[in-house]
Amino acid sequence: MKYFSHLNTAVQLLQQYNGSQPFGSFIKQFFSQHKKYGSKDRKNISHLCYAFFRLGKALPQLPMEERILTGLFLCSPEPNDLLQHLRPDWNDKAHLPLLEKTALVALHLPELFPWAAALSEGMVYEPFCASFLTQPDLFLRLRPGKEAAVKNKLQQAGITFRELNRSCLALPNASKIDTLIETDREAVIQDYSSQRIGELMELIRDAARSAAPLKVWDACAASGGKSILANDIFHRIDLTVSDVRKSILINLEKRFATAGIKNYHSFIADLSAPNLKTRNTLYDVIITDVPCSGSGTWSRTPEQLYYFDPQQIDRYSTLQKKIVEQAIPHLKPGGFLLYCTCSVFKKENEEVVQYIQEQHSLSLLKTALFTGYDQKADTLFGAVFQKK
Ligand SMILES: C[S@@+](CC[C@H](N)C(=O)[O-])C[C@H]1O[C@@H](n2cnc3c(N)ncnc32)[C@H](O)[C@@H]1O
Repeated sequence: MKYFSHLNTAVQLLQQYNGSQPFGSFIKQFFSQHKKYGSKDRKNISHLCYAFFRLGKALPQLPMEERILTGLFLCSPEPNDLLQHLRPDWNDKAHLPLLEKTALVALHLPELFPWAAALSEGMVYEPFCASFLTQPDLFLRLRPGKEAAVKNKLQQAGITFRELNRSCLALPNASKIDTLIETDREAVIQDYSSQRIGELMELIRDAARSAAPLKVWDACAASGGKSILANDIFHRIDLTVSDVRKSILINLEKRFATAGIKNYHSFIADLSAPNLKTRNTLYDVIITDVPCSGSGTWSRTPEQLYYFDPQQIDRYSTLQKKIVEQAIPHLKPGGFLLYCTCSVFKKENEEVVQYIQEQHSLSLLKTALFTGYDQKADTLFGAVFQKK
């Protein structure tokens, strides 16, 4: 009985939600106003809502309840209680290969994400579409010198993990680590592909071969994920951070304090506006981790896939070009630009790279697409340029 009431609540929530805020915040607010739901109820209701979003643009004609159950079936790699009670006939088939399951519900996988032609070079379409049906893992980046201590703590607490490399661990998404590990001091919660942007930073560090601290400007710093990575990779760094949002720089300040980053400059700046007022200085390295569609991270936030309007791709591409346009004059001759996005669209990736090459005297040293759909991770794109 309670399973059907979970389904009804999920329908009500989906009817009220309009995509204007992250669904995670929306449902959290709902549960804080409706205390009657216990943790198991919250988990089931939330799972049903996310199953609905995970179908992306597919099966729009289905009634909401039917679409939730179809999503639940496709997102269930094995039989489970929820499916057993809500669609027992499908529960027996939960373990079937995905393509058999999609055939059973008359879904053609590409309908989930119907923009194959817009994808960056190197994206493999079918596995990418299939990845929306699985919640990605939780990834930790172990800070230098803290690797053994963090692994020990996890092992002692009985938390299982996959080790992707010396400093990257993948944990089941629901792992409770907040009271176990000192986040940002010992380990940063950072997606695997986002961590791999560090490979491009290593390339810059090795090419720069500087004995003096590198002057680095993280121009779209948000709460500092790439800055903390840069701090750990460049060793000797004279760091400047900026963002258009003051509130996010307050978060960065707190994270930096925990991460032990003390000497840095910080300012608020809109890099899309002409006549940018900034520090009167030139940088060895500028990081532009630009605002983007976020399409490489939609397995974590499938509501964004569900509500996505493809016209936004052009809007982002224009904004990205404006931002790099404002940043590049602040590079020293011989300095490096690291451009990155968490987008899978070529207009935000290759097209901006081409624009930078056409408009500026920068040499392209490397581009990389870090695909995460085969690792339960996000997809990120990065490019490194050097100013002549
Ligand atoms: C992808 S996020 C950066 C993530 C961050 N580098 C990290 O690793 O955690 C992009 C950031 O760009 C900022 N942004 C958006 N428009 C901007 C603009 N016009 N000028 C400067 N920053 C902007 C956003 O506020 C957001 O924090």
